Amino acid sequence: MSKAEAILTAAQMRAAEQAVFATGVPEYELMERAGAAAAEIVWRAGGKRDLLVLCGPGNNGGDGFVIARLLRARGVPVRVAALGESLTPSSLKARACWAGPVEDIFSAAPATQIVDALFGTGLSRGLDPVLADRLCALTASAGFSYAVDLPSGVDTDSGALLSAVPAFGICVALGAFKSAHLLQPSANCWQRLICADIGIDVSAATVHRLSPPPMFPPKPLDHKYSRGLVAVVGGEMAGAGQLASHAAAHSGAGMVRHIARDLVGGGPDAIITQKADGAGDVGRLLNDARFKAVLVGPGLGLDQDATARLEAAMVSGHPLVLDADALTLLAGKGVDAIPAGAILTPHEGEFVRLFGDLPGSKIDRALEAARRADAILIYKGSDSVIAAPDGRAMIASGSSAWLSTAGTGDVLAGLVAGRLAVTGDRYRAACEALWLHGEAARRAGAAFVADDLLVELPAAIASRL
Ligand SMILES: NC(=O)C1=CN([C@@H]2O[C@H](COP(=O)(O)OP(=O)(O)OC[C@H]3O[C@@H](n4cnc5c(N)ncnc54)[C@H](O)[C@@H]3O)[C@@H](O)[C@H]2O)[C@@H](O)CC1
Ligand SMILES: Nc1ncnc2c1ncn2[C@@H]1O[C@H](COP(=O)(O)OP(=O)(O)O)[C@@H](O)[C@H]1O
Ligand SMILES: [K+]
Repeated sequence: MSKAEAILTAAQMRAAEQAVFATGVPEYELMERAGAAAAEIVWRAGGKRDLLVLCGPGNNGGDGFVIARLLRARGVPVRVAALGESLTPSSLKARACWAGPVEDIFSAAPATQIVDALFGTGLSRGLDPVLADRLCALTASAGFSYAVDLPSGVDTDSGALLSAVPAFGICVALGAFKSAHLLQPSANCWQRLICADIGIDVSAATVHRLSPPPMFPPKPLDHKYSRGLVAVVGGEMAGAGQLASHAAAHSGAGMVRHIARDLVGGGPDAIITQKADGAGDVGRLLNDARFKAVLVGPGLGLDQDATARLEAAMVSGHPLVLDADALTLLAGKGVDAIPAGAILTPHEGEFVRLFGDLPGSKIDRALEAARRADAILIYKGSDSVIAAPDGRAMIASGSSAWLSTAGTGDVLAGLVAGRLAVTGDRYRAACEALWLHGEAARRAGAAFVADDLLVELPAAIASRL
């Protein structure tokens, strides 16, 4: 990945902060850095508009006092309203450095700008409803609103909203992204997300935000087989297999064979469609050592014939991408039935059918499932998580919600198979395919259908060469 942006849990963030303190940086110095970084963002966005800073009892509140002090020094009319006393050594110090009055949150007048520095990664339960309502009312009446680290009420690790959370203009993630910055529903609580560097070392992180991947053109001596031969095993619903084949064909792979149950026209003639009357034909057509990826699942069906076609793909020995009906068929057989080394692309329903109700955040669930299945997972949704059995994970957040239309999953599955054939690297293929999918959707604009993503793929790939 070109620019890996780390995503930490609350506990990992605390450990990373401790590592900074161990180098001799005092705790209060980190709070000054955090407050200064956030103050700069507020200054650039809101200038000298009047500002109300809401400060909680912990270090998030301490950041708030630093922000208030620094912006006041720049001539911003700043007021501070606190929720009781400050309780941590650093927040006490930050409060002592604030020369102005401290108002009560429930009686403070609204302002044009509001900073929420009530709670951050230390939040352990939802805000009292009266406080949450007050935060929502003050934020809604402000023209400019900023959440320091996280909006108060958001659970850092899961992204759950533990109490009512208002919509913010900007969320300033301090030091590193936390899971809630990328996961739903919390990732929908602001218009802009900015990560402020405060000198935290995140090099050991294993979970990252998906960034635009570097991709490479074919080499001069490449030919269609060296660039990757893909098979898409279709079934009952021919259109799904077609969509997946077309996506694979536009992914950079050298050749795509669509092993279909029924022959239907349409689509690029470059795709070789082969009719397979049953699982025997599928097995025979897959008997070619040059296949670098086999996709099965889109439109496969759930009957005996579908089961047999799936088995033929699974015994072929080729690298597998399993989607849609293939996942549903396997779910009935338990996790042990999932072939090790495959790439699985479940949506929420398929995930639960396969792995049950696993605990933890979507990242935790994806990682546990990848470990149990010994597979790469793309756990889809508006916050798609790629997880590997070795503990690596990647989150794609902010994709176009217009993707919530039939067939876009088939396109993604085809892209995964295509990139797997090109790269031979399952994790990399999953990352490249998911990024291309999101980028194609961005380029397609609004109200597109899955087919419209296909024409955007060449330009999306070209943008990464
Ligand atoms: N550790 C550090 O030195 C740094 C921490 N920073 C800031 O500190 C934050 C974390 O600070 P804290 O660990 O003090 O935690 P918070 O300031 O998020 O919360 C403070 C305390 O509030 C209490 N609490 C939790 N939920 C509550 C609720 N719903 N109602 C009432 N009380 C509740 C808890 O006892 C918690 O410890 C980060 O998000 C970041 O903003 C930054 O200043 C950077 C440096
Ligand atoms: N609200 C949304 N925002 C962003 N992406 C979405 C949203 N809803 C669905 N998607 C994406 O669209 C695709 C839908 O896949 P899937 O549910 O398998 O659909 P289908 O089976 O119809 O192809 C997935 O890649 C998913 O991540
Ligand atoms: K906050």
